[in-house]
Order: sequence, then structure tokens, then C-alpha cells
Amino acid sequence: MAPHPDSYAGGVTPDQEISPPSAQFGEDGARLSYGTYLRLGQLLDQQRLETDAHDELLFITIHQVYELWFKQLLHELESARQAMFDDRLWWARHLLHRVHEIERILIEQVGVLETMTPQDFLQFRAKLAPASGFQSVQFRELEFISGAKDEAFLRRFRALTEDEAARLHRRLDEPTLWDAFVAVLRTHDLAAGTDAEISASLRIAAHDRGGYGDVWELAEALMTHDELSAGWRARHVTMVERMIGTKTGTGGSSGASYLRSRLDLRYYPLLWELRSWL
Ligand code: HEM
Ligand SMILES: N[C@@H](CC(=O)c1ccccc1NC=O)C(=O)O
Repeated sequence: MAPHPDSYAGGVTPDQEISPPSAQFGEDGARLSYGTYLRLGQLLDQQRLETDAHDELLFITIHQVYELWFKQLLHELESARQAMFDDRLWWARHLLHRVHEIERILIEQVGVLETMTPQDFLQFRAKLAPASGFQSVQFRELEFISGAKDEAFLRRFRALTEDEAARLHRRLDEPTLWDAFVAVLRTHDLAAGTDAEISASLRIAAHDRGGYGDVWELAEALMTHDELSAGWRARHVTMVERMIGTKTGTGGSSGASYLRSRLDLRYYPLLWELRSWL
């Protein structure tokens, strides 16, 4: 078969080519390179250490990577929510499956940070206070859009910028993934006026997957999102115990015991209760 005209078949790398690359893929004067497209100049210039401790770069990198994934998760969850309101259930499920894979990475990534020893962390920990993961706005946005809205966090946030406060208020005002799922039940002629009705409808869908397969699969995808979020909280707190034991947090909380108090948080309690009644 003849190679596609755009394919690269030569023994020289594109950089070695004498003639400039063809303008076929971009307009003249607006050509992108790997670095300009990905804005690597700006991106790789954002790691500013507070100390000369060796492990501080890892600490910053890990957190920045988390925040990039949080941004991606919010993007996917917003679209999944819209897809549910539009009754495009295959698209909502597709996006939620992507969300699950990212969430698995977020849990797995904790192990990289755990290669830092507690004594190496202590070389720069004091410099971090009063900063803390507690102040991650995108993390709280993820909780809010998922269904765990708690206005109290807004009051407890220190140093929120105007833009961050507006983002959190917007998340409090807008529908959650659960609101969108309840709308799906109604669209599929399943009663969803009260929690009792929703539970009864979930049982109907569970026992009639021939009739309600799409609805059931969507509920399962939400369940997995909830389970993986709980998995991250559990993984985070064991790392915290390993790093700082029972010390109080830089953010001013009791530390691991505060984090343990959040382990029972579930976004979709009705989906968890359902298991007892099938
Ligand atoms: C050495 C590693 C880490 C330690 C010792 C640690 C410790 C803590 C502690 C003690 C808290 C409670 C708030 C406080 O008083 O400071 C907290 C909260 C939090 N941390 Fe970390 N953390 C670590 C790494 C991370 C990483 C990598 C992330 C990823 C973004 C993260 C995200 C969060 C979030 C989102 C909260 C708020 C949790 C909630 O309110 O439920 N932490 N962390
Ligand atoms: N709260 C942590 C410090 C910490 O992990 C942290 C500090 C600044 C920015 C993000 C952080 N990550 C998670 O809390 C501690 O008490 O050691």
C-alpha cells in the first residue's frame, strides 16, 4: 500500500530536513512547535522553591500535576452532567469512564510522594504553613459538582481570591451530578420526587437491566466515581499518618484525625443503600 502523503517515511528526522516543513498543517506565520503549543516555557517556569531542600521540587510538581488533573476532571464532569440532562447517556458514561481512569492515577500518584521520607519533608514543612491542601479550590469544586456541597468550606477558606470565591459560589448554585442523574430517572419514566421514590426506581432499574440498562450503567459509573473519591481520601490519610503522625496540619486542623472524620463522606448514599435492599 502506498504511504499516506502526510506520513513520515524518511531516514531523517523532521528537524534534520533541509527544506522547511510543508505549510499543509498550519497557516504561514502561525506555526506551532511542541513547546509553543504546550506553553512549556510558562509551564516549566512555575516551580519556585521556598527552600533548597532536595525533595521540595517533587512536592511542588506532584501538587501541580494534581491541579492539572483536577481541571481536567471538572471539564469532564461538567460535560457528563450536561449529557445526562440531554439524555445522551452513552456520552455521559464514556466521560465518566475517563474520569475513573484519571482518579485511579490520582490514587496511584500518592506512592511517588511517599518516596519522600518524613525527615526529608521536615526540611521544608515549616515553610509551608499556613498553606495546605485544604485550600485547594478545584478539589472543593470537585466535591461540590459531585454532590457534596458544603457552604461551611467557603467560610473556612483563608486567602480566597475574588475569582476563586466566585467559582465556589457558582458551584454551590449549579446542579450536581446527582441532580442530573435524578433528571435521567424522570426522563426514563421512573419516579424521582423523593428519596424513597428514587430508591424504588433504582431497584426497578437494577432488576430490569433489559429495560433500563443505560440507566443502571450510569448509576454504576457514578458509584465508581464515588468509590474512587473515597479511595483517594483513604490513601491520602494513610500517607499523612506516615509523614506527620499525629501532628497538627499546616492548615490549622487536627491533621490526620480531621482527615479521618471525612472518610465516611459519600456522594451518592442512595446508591450505597441500594445494595442492602436488592
Ligand atoms: C506530604 C504529603 C501531605 C501531607 C503531610 C498532607 C497533609 C494534610 C493535612 C494535615 C491536611 C488537613 C488540613 C491541614 O490542617 O493542613 C490535608 C488536607 C488536604 N490535602 Fe494534603 N497532605 C499531603 C499531600 C497532599 C497532596 C499531594 C494533595 C493533592 C492535591 C493533598 C490534598 C489535600 C486536600 C485536598 C486536603 C483537604 C481535604 C479535606 O478537607 O477533606 N495533600 N493534607
Ligand atoms: N498540610 C500538610 C502540608 C501539605 O501537605 C501541603 C502544604 C501546602 C500545600 C499543599 C499541601 N498539601 C496537602 O495538604 C502538613 O500539615 O504537613
